[in-house]
Amino acid sequence: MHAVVNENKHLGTMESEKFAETFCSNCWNLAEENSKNSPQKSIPGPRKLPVIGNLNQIASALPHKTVRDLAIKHGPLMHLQLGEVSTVIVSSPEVAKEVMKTHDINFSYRPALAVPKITTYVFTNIAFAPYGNYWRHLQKVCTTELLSEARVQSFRSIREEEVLNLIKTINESNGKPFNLVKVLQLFSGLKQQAEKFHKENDRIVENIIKEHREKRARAKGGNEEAEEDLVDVLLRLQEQAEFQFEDKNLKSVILDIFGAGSETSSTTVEWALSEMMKNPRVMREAQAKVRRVFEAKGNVDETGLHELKYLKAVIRETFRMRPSIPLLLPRECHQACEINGYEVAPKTRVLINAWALGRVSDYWKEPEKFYPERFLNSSVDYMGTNFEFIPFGAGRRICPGILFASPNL
Ligand code: HEM
Repeated sequence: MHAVVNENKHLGTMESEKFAETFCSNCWNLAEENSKNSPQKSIPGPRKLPVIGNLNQIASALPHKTVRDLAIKHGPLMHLQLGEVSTVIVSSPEVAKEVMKTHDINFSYRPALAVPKITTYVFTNIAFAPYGNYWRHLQKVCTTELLSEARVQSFRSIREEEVLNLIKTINESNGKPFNLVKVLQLFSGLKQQAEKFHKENDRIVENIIKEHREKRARAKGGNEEAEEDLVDVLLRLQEQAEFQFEDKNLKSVILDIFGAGSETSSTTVEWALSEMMKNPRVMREAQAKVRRVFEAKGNVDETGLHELKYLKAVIRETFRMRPSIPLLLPRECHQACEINGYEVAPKTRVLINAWALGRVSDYWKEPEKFYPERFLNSSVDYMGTNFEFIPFGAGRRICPGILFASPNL
């Protein structure tokens, strides 16, 4: 296949290769020695300028890489002052485990950020809802209703149809260069960046709700077969009135699910293809395995997915090297607590560098190499228990869409 993918992706690899093999527990030992020599007991970090603090040091196209490089010097728990915001960066699996397992509840809060405040109808979605009863309720709805295994299965025929359409479109290019990113943008959905996008999103989602309400009313009248999609499930829950769920909450959750679920998946597919194009051996191997499973059938469907062990390893390796949300979603420390021997103050923003965790050489042999085989006979997975590999996060705020994302990818 000839595919043209985003050039920025290659830039990421070339830049990061400079640090191959330099990132392991020895770095932390050295960093800890440095901090012991310093008279202060506060969390180590680079020197701060008045007013802006460390903002100038992290302004870059690849902040996850910049903060990883700073962490090599300052340690796996590093303090940055980002303007007014006191922030800590977590860069080792051990410290990530302390934050997301030992002190999970204390770090299950999200900071009240300015842009999400606009785009989430004041934090009424799942991703930015403050930790508490409302979030717990939505989270339960996700696991039991919206994003359950049964619901994922119910969309199987839609996924299969989309895959066939995509293959057909690629086929029609007759071997000529083909811009897959452009096609994948169809799935990328709504970009929530600012007020004007929010207004447009609001209009679109209101229409979606209206259409669904009309469809449900017709179905109740007995004229149509009622097949539930995600919006129908939310409308049903609203009708059942089990908890306060106004239209703005409904819109917020719909946008959350479309936003959280589409861009993350399409970025991962783009990265997987980029990496395979740079590693033709892996591409050939993956193609051969897919052909072997589906050749007799003549088309790709989900019945053979469990046989595609190599493709699954390619996806894992992509997640390791190219997590689509490299610094996960920000957390906030609720009450003062001790992490890695240092006190973290309430309201401190906490960023976990999942991108860096996937490259710690104590856990990963030749971490800069795209080598799916490392996952073939390995029990390491992304369900949030192996803290060196957390592309979906971990703990209470782990991505509830994992089951949904896997068959899509
Ligand atoms: C490749 C696919 C995906 C990746 C890599 C991904 C990754 C993530 C990450 C890193 C978080 C933050 C976790 C944390 O704070 O520890 C998250 C949260 C979330 N994801 Fe995903 N996600 C994906 C697909 C999906 C899908 C398909 C859906 C829904 C259909 C979804 C819905 C959500 C929601 C609602 C949250 C917020 C959870 C909360 O704050 O309680 N994601 N995701």
